[in-house]
Amino acid sequence: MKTIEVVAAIIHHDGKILATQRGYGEFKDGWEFPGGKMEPGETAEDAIIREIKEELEVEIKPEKLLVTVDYDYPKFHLTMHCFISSIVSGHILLTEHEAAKWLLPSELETVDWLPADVEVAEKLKEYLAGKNH
Ligand SMILES: Nc1nc2c([nH]c(=O)n2[C@@H]2O[C@H](COP(=O)(O)OP(=O)(O)OP(=O)(O)O)[C@@H](O)[C@H]2O)c(=O)[nH]1
Repeated sequence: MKTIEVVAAIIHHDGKILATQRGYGEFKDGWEFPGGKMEPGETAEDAIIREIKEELEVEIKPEKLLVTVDYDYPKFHLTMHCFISSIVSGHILLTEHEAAKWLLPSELETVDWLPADVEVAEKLKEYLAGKNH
């Protein structure tokens, strides 16, 4: 099975986390962390900065790799590097997604995540809970 390597940004602002809804393709309407496929020769950090500029028109700073998830979809294997990130400049404009929501940590389970993201949302919740202690 082919593997695709993806980067995703867990963007935080004012204690909330950005979730975006896919506007096209096989997983249309599913919720995800914005991002996309790495390109040859790119580091994961370069890739996530590039993807977020393309999709949301903001500049981000990847601060911490929260988790790399591996997930078997029926047609491909996904390896996805998820970076906790902050916004450095710009205002969010959705160029590809159909919707976005800022979620409190307690609201992370309220959206219908893509299958691979369920584990990411759980890890994120644990991480954010730990930071409050
Ligand atoms: N961006 C993103 N992709 C995810 C997440 N979870 C998940 O399973 N995926 C899957 O990872 C793949 C990422 O592809 P993409 O379509 O976002 O990437 P891209 O913008 O580079 O691709 P494209 O230009 O070919 O459409 C898709 O199959 C998508 O369903 C997630 O949280 N964020």
